[in-house]
Amino acid sequence: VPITNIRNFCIIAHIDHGKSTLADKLLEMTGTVQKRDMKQQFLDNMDLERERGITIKLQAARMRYIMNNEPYCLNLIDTPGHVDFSYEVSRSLAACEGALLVVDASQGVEAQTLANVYLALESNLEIIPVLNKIDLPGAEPDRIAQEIEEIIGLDCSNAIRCSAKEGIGIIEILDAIVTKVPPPKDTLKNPLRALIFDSYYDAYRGVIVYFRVIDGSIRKGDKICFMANKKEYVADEIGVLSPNQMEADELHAGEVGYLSASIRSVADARVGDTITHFAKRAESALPGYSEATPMVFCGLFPLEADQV
Ligand SMILES: Nc1nc2c(ncn2[C@@H]2O[C@H](COP(=O)(O)OP(=O)(O)OP(=O)(O)O)[C@@H](O)[C@H]2O)c(=O)[nH]1
Repeated sequence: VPITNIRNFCIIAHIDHGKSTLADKLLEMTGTVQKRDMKQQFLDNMDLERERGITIKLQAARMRYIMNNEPYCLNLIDTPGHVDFSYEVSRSLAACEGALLVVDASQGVEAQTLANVYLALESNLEIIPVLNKIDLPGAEPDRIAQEIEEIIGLDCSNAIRCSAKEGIGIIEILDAIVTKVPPPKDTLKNPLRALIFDSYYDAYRGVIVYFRVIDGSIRKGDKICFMANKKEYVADEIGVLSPNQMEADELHAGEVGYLSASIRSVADARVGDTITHFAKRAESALPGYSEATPMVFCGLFPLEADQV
């Protein structure tokens, strides 16, 4: 699809307000993932996340959506919901032009939601308010809409009322993404700048980097360099996330994808770093990069249920 039909967005929500359930419904309604293949919570598929009940890993999914006979490509970029990840959240927001602000219509706005909304506003994202769980008897969408207006100052007169669980309001959300979120800027002719918003280690292929092409384009086989860590690689494989990895030859400005380049350590593919071409470097890196702060996560799992 042309760049004018691409929409990159993320979902901002407090834990348990329904982000994963909504993401699953968007994937299902757009036919990205067939219902029979739908694992519980596709975007939330790490065991560790299940154990802790929080979203840690950022991931992304490309959806096809047709509105008024026009095909659109909607890229959902997942954001971690936990307070410890505000830098990672800010980088995934920087990869988007819009955000769904999902608020539980029976609970209202929570502090962490606010922090992430302010990050989104700083990144100049178009924010679409969504009131979820309207199926619950205790839901008060009108009161919560007013609360959002008062606390955040966001116009909620057209806030979408939905139930991610029951599948109510999902088409309205998809339509709002198309009509309200601006398309990416057409900077295809500029030197390559791609923003790394996630990476993970794959035992067979080395580090897999998730990125958004901000300027220019990247082709399979290109010699690339990471501007902050100054290392050079060959992009052996690039592709899109639909939501499983699907190889492609080239990704253009505005698109979201992954690459593998025999990178040995995730520390070499830091979130927020800028990918550019070795031979035709961008003059400056994308703003907002920050060095890693040491952080350790530890998961303990019993081998048998009776050991808990
Ligand atoms: N009644 C009702 N329950 C919902 C709805 N959407 C989500 N839930 C439930 O709310 C709980 C939390 O939903 P999740 O989608 O896991 O929330 P989340 O924000 O992704 O939570 P984390 O992954 O922990 O960040 C689950 O038990 C869902 O089944 C809804 O529209 N109506």
